[in-house]
Amino acid sequence: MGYVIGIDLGTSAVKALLVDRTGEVVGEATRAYPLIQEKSGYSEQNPEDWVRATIVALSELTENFGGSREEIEGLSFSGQMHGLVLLDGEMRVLRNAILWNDTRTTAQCTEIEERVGRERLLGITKNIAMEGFTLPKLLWVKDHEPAVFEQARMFLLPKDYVRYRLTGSAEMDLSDAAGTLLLDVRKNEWSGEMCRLLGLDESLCPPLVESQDETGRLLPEMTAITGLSPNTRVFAGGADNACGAIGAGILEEGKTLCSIGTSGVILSYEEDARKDFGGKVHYFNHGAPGSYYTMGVTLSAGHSLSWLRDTFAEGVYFEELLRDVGSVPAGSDGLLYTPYLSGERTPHVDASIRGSFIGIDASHRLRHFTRAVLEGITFSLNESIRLFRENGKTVDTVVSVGGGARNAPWLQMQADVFDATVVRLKSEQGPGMGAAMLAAAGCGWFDSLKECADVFLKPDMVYRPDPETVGIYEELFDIYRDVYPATAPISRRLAKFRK
Ligand SMILES: Nc1ncnc2c1ncn2[C@@H]1O[C@H](COP(=O)(O)OP(=O)(O)O)[C@@H](O)[C@H]1O
Ligand SMILES: O=C(CO)[C@@H](O)[C@H](O)COP(=O)(O)O
Repeated sequence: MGYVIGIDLGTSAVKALLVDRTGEVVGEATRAYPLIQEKSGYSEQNPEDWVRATIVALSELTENFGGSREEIEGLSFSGQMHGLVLLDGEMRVLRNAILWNDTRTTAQCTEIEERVGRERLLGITKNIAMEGFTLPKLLWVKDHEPAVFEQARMFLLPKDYVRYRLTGSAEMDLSDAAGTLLLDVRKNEWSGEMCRLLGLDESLCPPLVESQDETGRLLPEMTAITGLSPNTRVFAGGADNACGAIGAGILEEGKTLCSIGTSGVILSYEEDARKDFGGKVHYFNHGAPGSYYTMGVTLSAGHSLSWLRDTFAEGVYFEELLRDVGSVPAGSDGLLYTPYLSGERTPHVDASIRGSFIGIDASHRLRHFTRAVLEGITFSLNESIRLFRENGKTVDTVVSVGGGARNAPWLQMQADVFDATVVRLKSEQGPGMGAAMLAAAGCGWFDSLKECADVFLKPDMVYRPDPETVGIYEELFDIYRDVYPATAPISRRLAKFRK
């Protein structure tokens, strides 16, 4: 029997999956690492923590594996997107990585839009400048830490850095490169024009590869610590949302993904880069060669729920926290939550907006706040579904993956709010499974990712919208949409009081 490993370098933890030729997950290991938040809007991680956690997770996986290590034929990666890992000429990390949910770069986004021009920016990158992307972070370091920037010779994204440490070979795949805002998304090459206009040396950009490309073998010291074979083939991997899409079978037109991890994403397959959403949704290269996807992003989706738990129910498992949400009616007895804990991307590109609970009543208990948080996250994702529908896309079936697909009442809520059928797969580990599929296809087990998806991905549960609840949520969604314009000016005035 052959096996492959999918490594998902998430924001909260790294997860390694061991998958057999039928797509069955036969082993799993997770290691968490901390987030460093020195100021409001800042979000960093130490790349060394990712490397350590990945090595420990891989070692645990091989220790618990009954077979021979030679049977593990390949491994690949899925990674949190956009995070800037800055390296010197000796490939040493120069500072903590600045992550996708760090919103300190509003001034740099304005600079990009001014220097390049909105139309040209969309023409080259298919996206507008947003705080989370990598390019504004590079410019921020150049502006605020010139001594660090002067030493920089290359930048990588999180999973590329981990892969570099495992193999000694540095490159970036197209699906992740698209999220830097330096890629010419149609031509699949770094944009010399973007670099020139923003005063960046193109040599900072690493070599580009496809997600399925083989990028070397594990270094001897890595095989020694992880227990993996020197013959295990390593494939580049992709952005976590591209991998989440692969792992949910979003490989043809008309398929939609809802992925709730720390962030939340509504994603739709695009067969080419010809559509024009005017930058309202992200438009990136897919992990499947030659294809693309569009997506809307809620910055604090699962993060809202973990924030609620850590703040008001410390130490409680999510299963326990969510146990009573089914007993609270749709609408949480008049309590409404907006999930803007660290600003927002879709549909409001706004780094200064913050979250709110509206309608707090003396009768509300923790279960009401919990349900309101789930509803607020889901309403926020529904804004992206609405954008897709307004642009002519049909969204009738949504595959749900990630932490948000682990709870049945939340899955039913997604069906009722999205007014669409929601499908949960046998494994809800979308990005990790997508990474494993890239390795499986790379090893030649299948001719295409689509063929691999047909074998690996099995539906588990189907949730259909309940017409009565759909009506209730339509009314509540209208009220939810009024909260952003009403609270945006208040959030701006409060900004100077934040840490
Ligand atoms: N049993 C559960 N029920 C509902 N939500 C959950 C559950 N477990 C985790 N979550 C949510 O999923 C989030 C983590 O999702 P995951 O996909 O594992 O994270 P990452 O962003 O690190 O890739 C948590 O922050 C939490 O909000
Ligand atoms: O910034 C984005 C997408 O543009 C995020 O989706 C990150 O890629 C982080 O993902 P998770 O840790 O939530 O999976």
